Amino acid sequence: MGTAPDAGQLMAILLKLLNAKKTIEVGVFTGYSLLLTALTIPHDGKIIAMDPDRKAYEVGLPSIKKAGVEHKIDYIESQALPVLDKLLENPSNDGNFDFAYVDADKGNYWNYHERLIKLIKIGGLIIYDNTLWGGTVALPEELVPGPKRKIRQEALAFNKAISSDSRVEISLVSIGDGFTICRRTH
Ligand SMILES: C[S@@+](CC[C@H](N)C(=O)[O-])C[C@H]1O[C@@H](n2cnc3c(N)ncnc32)[C@H](O)[C@@H]1O
Repeated sequence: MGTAPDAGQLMAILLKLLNAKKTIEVGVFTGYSLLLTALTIPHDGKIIAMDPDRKAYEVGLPSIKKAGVEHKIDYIESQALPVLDKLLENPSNDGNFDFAYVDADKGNYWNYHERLIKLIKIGGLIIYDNTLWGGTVALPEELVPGPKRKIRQEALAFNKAISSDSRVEISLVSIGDGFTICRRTH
């Protein structure tokens, strides 16, 4: 997302169409998508953002402060799975979020999905980034450079699993590095 402004524009439009107020972000890095979300949701909106790399977040934090949107962000320095599990311990969080954006370790995307699908309201959206993994998901493995093969396999497994999940409707948009837009239907 950091290098794909077109993906950011799409995300901003979706956030506005949804009137999203409560969101979750998995994978913050220096906060490009976090700042975009914070600038887009209303003044009293909230983002629960999680990433174990606080140093990277602090690189972008001055821009977030300058934009006057820090009050919307609850940054949690942690791996995402324990944070999502903790949220799920409180039944009032079920279906309590409008939107989630996932841009972190690809091997955990399905684990994130199993948790986010309960936290997002029916009609809410989850966006998964990098689901085309540089186009490699459409190539035979022998044409993919060695270092990209593991994540290609993870992306393929996730794409297959989500495409047969009856709880959602999805659209894999060829923008940026591949955006899977996923709407909870029930
Ligand atoms: C591609 S960057 C995120 C970019 C960010 N969304 C943006 O738009 O600039 C991926 C981030 O995922 C984080 N990450 C990796 N494993 C994670 C995990 N298990 N839980 C949460 N975040 C994780 C990394 O620390 C890294 O900052």
